[in-house]
Amino acid sequence: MLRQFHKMHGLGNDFVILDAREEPLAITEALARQIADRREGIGCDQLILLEPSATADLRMRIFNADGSEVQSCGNATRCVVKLTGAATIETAGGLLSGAAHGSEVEVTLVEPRFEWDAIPLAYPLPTDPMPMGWENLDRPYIVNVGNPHAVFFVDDLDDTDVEGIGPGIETDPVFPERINVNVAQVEGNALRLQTFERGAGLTRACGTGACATAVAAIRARLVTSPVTVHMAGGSLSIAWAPGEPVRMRGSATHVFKGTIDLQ
Ligand SMILES: N[C@@H](CCC[C@H](N)C(=O)O)C(=O)O
Repeated sequence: MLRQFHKMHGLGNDFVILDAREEPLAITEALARQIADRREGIGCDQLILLEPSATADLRMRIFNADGSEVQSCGNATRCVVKLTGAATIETAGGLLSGAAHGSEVEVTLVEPRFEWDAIPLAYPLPTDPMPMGWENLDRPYIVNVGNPHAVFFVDDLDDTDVEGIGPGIETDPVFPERINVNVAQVEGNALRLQTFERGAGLTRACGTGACATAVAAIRARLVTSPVTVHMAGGSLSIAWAPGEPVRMRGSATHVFKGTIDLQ
């Protein structure tokens, strides 16, 4: 069965986008893994499946490169707004909205959650910060922005082996649904960030990671909103105030479209 796909990226966090709004498509964990494989498939950090929605312009389903289906993806949301013109997007992590502004896209995610059972953690613990550490990373701020994030602030990001330490934190039993691991350095009213993504590893940028990190930094009074978050693939502007959803603005890039044979 031949299906058209789009290859897009948000700051180097790359996606294969399949549109199943008119012709249904079943994605298994194995198929998601195969499409995401950079040698045996098309290659991407996340596979995005678009479906019809009863409550929004479309429904967006997100599969990590390891095949796991997850709740939210900030960079993919900007790409889908740019590709389809959708103003509202239903996800497993909540209802999102977005609009293009010139070459950039602004997206409104959900209101961040901080309660232990909304992250979720395995048992009740403070999340602001969490009284735990892994190697030289200590006391993360835990935030759910549709998907779960741990945010560590360090003095020098270049001194931290995020890729080395990420897997152990991602899969720690205290996080029963695993977690995205963010390590950030405050630079004036901006943040430098590296994210080890749940189910995808180190990516060049993570939209929800930038949102969770900005929210944690604003709550901890390390920065004030809006804040620029610099990542390996580029920068995002994040705005948030307590009691409100978090807003993110940045680029979205179409790379090519093609056809894949899904046996
Ligand atoms: N790259 C994303 C987040 C994708 C999902 C994440 N790995 C998870 O498992 O929650 C983004 O831009 O937000």
